[in-house]
Amino acid sequence: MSKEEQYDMIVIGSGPAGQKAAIQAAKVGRNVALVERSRELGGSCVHRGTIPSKTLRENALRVKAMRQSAEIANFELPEEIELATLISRLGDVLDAHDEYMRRQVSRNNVELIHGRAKFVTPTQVAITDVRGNVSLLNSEHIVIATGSEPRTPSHIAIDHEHLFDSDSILSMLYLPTSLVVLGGGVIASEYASIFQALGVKVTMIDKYSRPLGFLDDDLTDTFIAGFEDMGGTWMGQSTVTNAYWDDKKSTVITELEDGTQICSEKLLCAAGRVSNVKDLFIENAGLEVNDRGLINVDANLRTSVPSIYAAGDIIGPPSLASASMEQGRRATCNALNMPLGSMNTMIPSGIYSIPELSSIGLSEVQAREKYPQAIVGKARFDEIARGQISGIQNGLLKIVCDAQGKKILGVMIVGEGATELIHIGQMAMISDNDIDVFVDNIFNFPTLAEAYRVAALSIIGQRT
Ligand SMILES: Cc1cc2nc3c(=O)[nH]c(=O)nc-3n(C[C@H](O)[C@H](O)[C@H](O)COP(=O)(O)OP(=O)(O)OC[C@H]3O[C@@H](n4cnc5c(N)ncnc54)[C@H](O)[C@@H]3O)c2cc1C
Ligand SMILES: NC(=O)c1ccc[n+]([C@@H]2O[C@H](COP(=O)([O-])OP(=O)(O)OC[C@H]3O[C@@H](n4cnc5c(N)ncnc54)[C@H](O)[C@@H]3O)[C@@H](O)[C@H]2O)c1
Repeated sequence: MSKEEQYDMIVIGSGPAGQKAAIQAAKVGRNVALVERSRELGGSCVHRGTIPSKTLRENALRVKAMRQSAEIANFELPEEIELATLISRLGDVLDAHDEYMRRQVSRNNVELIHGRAKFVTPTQVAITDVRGNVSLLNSEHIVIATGSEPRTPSHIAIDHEHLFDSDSILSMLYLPTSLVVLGGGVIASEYASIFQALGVKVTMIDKYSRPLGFLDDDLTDTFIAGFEDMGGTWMGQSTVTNAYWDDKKSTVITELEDGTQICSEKLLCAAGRVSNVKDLFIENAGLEVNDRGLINVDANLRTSVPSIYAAGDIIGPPSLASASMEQGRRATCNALNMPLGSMNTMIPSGIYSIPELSSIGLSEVQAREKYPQAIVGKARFDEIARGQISGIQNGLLKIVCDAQGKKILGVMIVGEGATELIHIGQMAMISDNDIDVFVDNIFNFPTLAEAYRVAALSIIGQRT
């Protein structure tokens, strides 16, 4: 017979969205169940996404820095280096994060339930644990935070041994000599440039003419130049028709529409992500997915069923850990009638490629659609004292303003430090400061933040 329990709130999924949803409910004294199908807490952010990729990147940056002084050190990584060596700190980072999360969950009296959740009714969820035992949880408030998984195009024969997706790529035993990366999105750009910096011969292939199409061309040009300077190959406007492991030739073959064949030791497919909805039987709750496979929510993160809220990747863009955490917290507050008002839609994007990229607000292209006379100011890092001191090449900060050269519409940055620097622009925009704020106030010197001042002065100089 199934065990049956009653909770004030049930949260499904322990990624950034679910974790913050559950903790928020517990903080206001509610009896919460946090359901997670995996043994580990933290979702793809902790175990397969954000944290592992950024940990590998730290080592790639170190290797790149040593290569840059190769005239002195003649630095090369040993052949057949185990990938585990390059993410050696990852185990420590993950253990620390897991323990922090477990302690937080337990000291807040959140009940952690390991098992796969599926809806029985809008207010009842059945949990099947690894032994096949089923328990029934009931609540008037349910938050769905089951995240996403890699999308696998049918013509790419992912085997997790030679052809990988972004969930399995870090399970490679050795650093390969060559890697084809399919896609020109965020995951593709991050991993392509990280592996190239580690000395892998990377070929990045996408059907579009440039990667990261939501950024302005001058930023993506800088990214491509940096990637190609390290020895990578960017192949835009190329459609992949087939990719598979050829056992006889012991190589991965990637076939393009124009007949080209590319051989590589390994392949990473980064063709977007799909929401984790199929095991949930949401139809039993009276819910359905939209034409993109996502769960629709209103501005308060409420689904079409009033007692059910959803947060994180399951509701679609921006599909970021940063946004998911706040969505999770807000979903709980709204469900428990603690309204917070709507979330600021101005969310920065940070791309941890090499070089790094970050943006907030409108791009120049988007701004010109609305304001054809928009004014743009730029500052190159190699013209900023801190950039020269630190030997930072390939850096650019760009501010887009209205036609009067006053209101800041957007900021885009490429170059080391971009993901931190962007918050200066973000705070100026949120506070509705004019561009003059960067000139009327003194920043530390020498810092890369000086780029804001240089770009702002350029805009002020263009005012009519
Ligand atoms: C390679 C990579 C790099 C990334 N880098 C960044 C970055 O630098 N910055 C950033 O902000 N974002 C980054 N992201 C995005 C970020 O990881 C996601 O936006 C974030 O993890 C989404 O959080 P979530 O809580 O919605 O879902 P997830 O983190 O996917 O967690 C969902 C959880 O739900 C569980 N679950 C699913 N179905 C069930 C079920 N039926 N029953 C019980 N449990 C279930 C899963 O096991 C999982 O633990 C990256 C993603 C990837 C793949
Ligand atoms: N630093 C960060 O914040 C960060 C890092 C990694 C991932 N993420 C999140 O993870 C999400 C997923 O990343 P992603 O790079 O996989 O997705 P994406 O949407 O950025 O890129 C998908 C890529 O797949 C290609 N593609 C789409 N449909 C295809 C098809 N039918 N066949 C072949 N190729 C196809 C596209 O051309 C594109 O290049 C992102 O939306 C992002 O929000 C964030």
